[in-house]
Amino acid sequence: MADSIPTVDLSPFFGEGDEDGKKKAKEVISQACSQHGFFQIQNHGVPLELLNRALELSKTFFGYSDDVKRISSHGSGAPLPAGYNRHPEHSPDKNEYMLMFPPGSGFNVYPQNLPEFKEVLEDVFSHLTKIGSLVENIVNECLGLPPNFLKEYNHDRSSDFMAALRYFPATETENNGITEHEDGNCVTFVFQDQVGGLQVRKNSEWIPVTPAQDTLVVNLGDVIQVLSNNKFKSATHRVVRPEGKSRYSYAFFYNLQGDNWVEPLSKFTKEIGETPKYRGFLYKEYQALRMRNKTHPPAKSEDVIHITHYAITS
Ligand SMILES: O=C(O)CCC(=O)C(=O)O
Ligand SMILES: [Fe+2]
Repeated sequence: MADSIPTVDLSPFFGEGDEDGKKKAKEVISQACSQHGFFQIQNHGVPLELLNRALELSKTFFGYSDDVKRISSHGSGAPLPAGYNRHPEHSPDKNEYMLMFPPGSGFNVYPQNLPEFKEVLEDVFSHLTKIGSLVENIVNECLGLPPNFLKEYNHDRSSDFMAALRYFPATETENNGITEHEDGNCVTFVFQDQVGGLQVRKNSEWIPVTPAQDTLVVNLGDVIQVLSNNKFKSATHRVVRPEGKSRYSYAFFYNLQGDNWVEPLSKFTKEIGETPKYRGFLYKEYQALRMRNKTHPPAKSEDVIHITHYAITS
């Protein structure tokens, strides 16, 4: 099927040898990244029981009353408010979520009455951080960058974050869960329950990312698109809410520390005689602009800041 999201077996990357398996996996990943920036991974090393337990626990947590759920750490200095959050009533994004930063970062808040949630979230976070590093390394190779280039460029893990999400059932009149967008970071990992609703855009078509128990969804973010001067795409995606039931998912953002400078690398510009498609920027400035989109949504949708804000149009 031409229009489905490829699933890649990562097992060759967990052992020595199997160069052929690695090569094939990288070919599929390179193609997916240059077309739309989305693929799925299998045999990624995160135990299935852990992922399922995380989904069960978030379901339990979101089922609590608002009084119990409303734990958050506004004003603690975290880049985003950790803990429980819900979009304001007028927002088109109809979901609630629980946000966390790296275990031990000091920003995190957890429900007192569900101690296992903290344990499981921290365990999932650590696993996904490892997968983040592995996939970043594979992307590094797919882009033909010097060994460990991205690892060294993006060595600070303090800005990674994860959200447990619950999307409310669609109503008769609307079903938007998350409006179409690209992620700003490097690489995002999603695991979802069996309900479905995540979609990725390829050209003008929306392709459903069909849930599969043992897979993680991977999508590239704006940082990789800019560094590669559009060779690899930041995936445009959205969530459509199902009717009659809630959808639960987790999104893990393998991020970039805010003081990093982001600009097209010379490998994709000077060295091949291409002009840069973006001007350089400090990552935290872009993050602040994206944050403003959320806290002070512009009246016109064309005024929402995307990575095109830094695009050089000749
Ligand atoms: O819940 C999902 O499947 C995707 C979430 C997402 O796209 C995001 O949080 O940026
Ligand atoms: Fe996203």
